Order: sequence, then C-alpha cells, then structure tokens
Amino acid sequence: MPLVNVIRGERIPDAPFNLRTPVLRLPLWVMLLGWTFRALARVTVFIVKHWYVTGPVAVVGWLYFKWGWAGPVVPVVVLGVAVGAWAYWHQPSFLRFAGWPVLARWRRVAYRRRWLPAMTTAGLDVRFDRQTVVPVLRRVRCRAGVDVLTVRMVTGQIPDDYAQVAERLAHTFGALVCRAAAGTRPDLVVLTMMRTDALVKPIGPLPVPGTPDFAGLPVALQEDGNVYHLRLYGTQVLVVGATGAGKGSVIWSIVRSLAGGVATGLVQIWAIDPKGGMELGGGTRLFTRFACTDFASMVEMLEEALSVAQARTARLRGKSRQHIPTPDEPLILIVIDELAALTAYLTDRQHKERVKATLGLLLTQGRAVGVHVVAALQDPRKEVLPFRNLFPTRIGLRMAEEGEVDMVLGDGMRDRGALCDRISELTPGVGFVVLDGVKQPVRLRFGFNSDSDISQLEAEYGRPQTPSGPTSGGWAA
Ligand SMILES: Nc1ncnc2c1ncn2[C@@H]1O[C@H](COP(=O)(O)OP(=O)(O)OP(=O)(O)O)[C@@H](O)[C@H]1O
Repeated sequence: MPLVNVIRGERIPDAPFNLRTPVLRLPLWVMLLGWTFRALARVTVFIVKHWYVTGPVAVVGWLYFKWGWAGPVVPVVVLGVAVGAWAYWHQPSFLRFAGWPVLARWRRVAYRRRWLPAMTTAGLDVRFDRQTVVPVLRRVRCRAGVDVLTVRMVTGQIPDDYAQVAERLAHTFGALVCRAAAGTRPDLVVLTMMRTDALVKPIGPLPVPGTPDFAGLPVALQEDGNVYHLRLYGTQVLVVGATGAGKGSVIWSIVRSLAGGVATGLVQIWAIDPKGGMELGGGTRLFTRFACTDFASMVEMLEEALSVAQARTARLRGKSRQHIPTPDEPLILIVIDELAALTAYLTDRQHKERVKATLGLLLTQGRAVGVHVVAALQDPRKEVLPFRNLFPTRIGLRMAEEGEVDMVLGDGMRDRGALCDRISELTPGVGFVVLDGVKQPVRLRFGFNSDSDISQLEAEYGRPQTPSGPTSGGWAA
C-alpha cells in the first residue's frame, strides 16, 4: 500500500479472500504460529471491544461455576429489581445513564448491518485506488424518538452531499425524517434520524411571561422538546405558509408572548387584518391600533409607524444603537395578516405605491428603534412581495411548492432538511425556522390559541380602548 494514496473511510475488500502471490517460502510451523497469534489477538480485541457483553457473561459464568444455578440467578434478580426501581423512581437519570446508552449500542449494531448497502445505494461510496471506500459510522446516540449518528466522511465529501440524499437514508434506515448537519470537526457529519414525531399532537398556548424578554419570546416547541424563543430585538419577522398552514397561530403566539408588556404599556401592538378582521378581530383590546376594512387607514398606520421610527432614529443617532422600550416610548409591533393584500392585491394604485414607499423604509429603519413588523404571507414569490429580503427572521410553515422553501428560508435550506412542502395538512402550526448562527433549519410547532384562549388573554391583558374617531373598520388610539 503506497503511503501517499491514503484517504479517510472504510475500505471494503473486493472479494471474500484476497490471495497474494507468495514472495517468501516459510515452513508450516511458522505459518501456524503466526495464524495462532493473529487469532488470539483478534479474540482479545473482540473481548475488550465488546466488554459490555463479555464482562457480564464472564461474571455469570464464574458465579455458576462457583455456586451452581443459585450463583447467577440471585444477583441477576437483585440487579433487575434495582434497575426497575431506578427506572421507576428517577426516569431521567435512568434514561441518561442506562436506557439511552444501551439502546444506542443496540441500534449501532442495526445501523452497521445495513451500512454498506445503504451508503452504496445512496451514492456515498467512493471508488479510489481500485477499492471501494465508504463513510465510517463513528457513534450512535439515542434520545426520545431520535437517533443521532456521527459519521466520518470519506475524503472529498461535504455535509451537503449527505443532506442531498437524506430522504433516501431515512427510508433505508426506517426513519421518518433524516437531517444532515456539519459535525464538530470538518471531517464529521451528524445524521439525525427522527423515529417518532414529537410535534404530531397540537401544542396548547404557552405561558405568558410577565415581562417579555424581547431577545427571546417563548412562542413554539422544537422537535427536541425545547421551547423556541423568538428574538424580536433588531429584526423583522416574515411568516409564510399556504392557506390553513397556521399563520394565525404564529401571530397569536407572538402576541401572547408580548401580552404582559401590553398590560404594562411597555409594548404597543398595531394590527392590520386586511381579511376583514377574521383573524385578529377576536382580541382587539390587546391592540393599540387596529384596521381591518379601510385600506386608507392601513396605509396611514404604516406611515405613522415610519414617522415614529424616523423620529426615534433622529433622537438616538450617535447616542445608542438599540432602542430600549419604556412605557413612555414603548416597543411597537406592527402585525400584518396577509401582507400581499397591501403589496400586490390592492387595486388602488395610489395606496399601493404609498405602501411600497413606506414598508421598505419601515423594515430597514424600524428594527433598531423598537418598531418591528410581523407579517404573514401565503405566496412568497418576488412579484407578490418585493421586500422578502428585508425580513431577517423568516418562518416557513406548510408550503404549496418545493421551490418556495429556499425562496423563504434561504438557499439550500430545503436540502438541509426544511421540508416545508412535505408538512402534513393535518399538522397546522408546524414549520421550520433558521436560527442565528446555526446552518441547519429547526423544526417546530407553534402553540395554538383557541378563540376562548384569545378572549381570556384579552380579558386579562387587554387595555380599554380610547378610540379617537374610529376609521372604517378600525381606530386610532
Ligand atoms: N398551531 C396549531 N396547532 C393546532 N391547530 C392549528 C394550529 N394553527 C392552526 N390550527 C388549525 O388550523 C386552522 C387554520 O389555521 P389558520 O387560520 O391559522 O391558518 P392560516 O395559515 O392563517 O390560513 P389562512 O391563510 O387561510 O387564513 C385553524 O382553524 C386551527 O383549527
């Protein structure tokens, strides 16, 4: 083997036996001695490598030899009872130190059995120096419903090669979904195999924080069971999803997470619901301003928000780069359900031009001075929303077409696992988001606020309105 032709990966022999032409003539006893040493070395390596099986078998054998049947039976029963009690009384530590590691060992054997055909049929094997080289399965870890495989890639491969065939790998290994992400070292890729879906069941409304943390609002549950915190500071949020995808649940989850601030005056929510108030009309006392039928008042609201943002910018220039909300100068959140109604479907040309002129400036200037926008949209095409790229935070719910995913979440995100077009119609509120500094999209489900939850939220945190002459379908406080 020439030392220069070495690449990472597991080499697969081409034939069951590789016969080499003899170059040295050795006596039979030397050959026998060599084979014996080799066999002994292999047995020793096997015993040490599989200590978790060979160790207990040796102990049980020794006990049997010493005391007959009673020898192994009594300790095995005592151990079984102790493990059962541990699992019953403290399941988290049992799972962490015993349950998951044992399952991971077992699963590793199952993955190893199917590894070579899986890598070959997925096109992840490499022909090099007249040999087949496949990626090495380094480690398997298990969590509830998830297997995490650490794989050492063959030289020349990148994590995106695995992301592109992730669906094949999921079917091959019997997982619901497989996601590929870069590992902790450049030569490693991490494959996450989802065995069960933690997001199948709807999630109820999350608790309302007394004082909202604008750097992390609790709005959804991630598939690993952690709460997803949305950062509002310094950003604008776009929510894209087909009809019935649950855009309303995203909006209400955000409103809910800010309700504590609404009650204390730290937050003002200005709501625009061009669909006649069907979505947001249920909780109007949470909104300082609300417009739902009159497009002129919607445009005026946007223009007023822009003038607030510009006045704050002029005041803070050279003093601070981030506005800190106070009851005197609250954070303003403009919520728009169906943004395309203002940017594309509006028939009045004049209004449309005013929206375009205002929105672009508002999105760029507002985020540093506490004037934020959360907008929902069904159709993410450029002709519908020219401002897509001005929303740093984008949430993708169920989408109608494959091509829309990268359009919303960024190039290559569908390959990296954001399968928005595959989200079931039966799971509204499920979506993907790309977190700051993380290349892989995160799957989550937003909490669902029923009509009675919204009424309760309004009753608890809403403020009495002081309409200064209601505009048609809305008012200004
Ligand atoms: N997070 C959720 N969990 C469970 N069910 C949900 C969730 N979000 C929405 N739903 C259900 O799906 C239905 C449609 O949701 P929603 O109205 O929010 O969709 P949408 O995307 O706003 O649709 P449209 O664009 O047609 O208004 C709701 O009536 C509700 O029953």
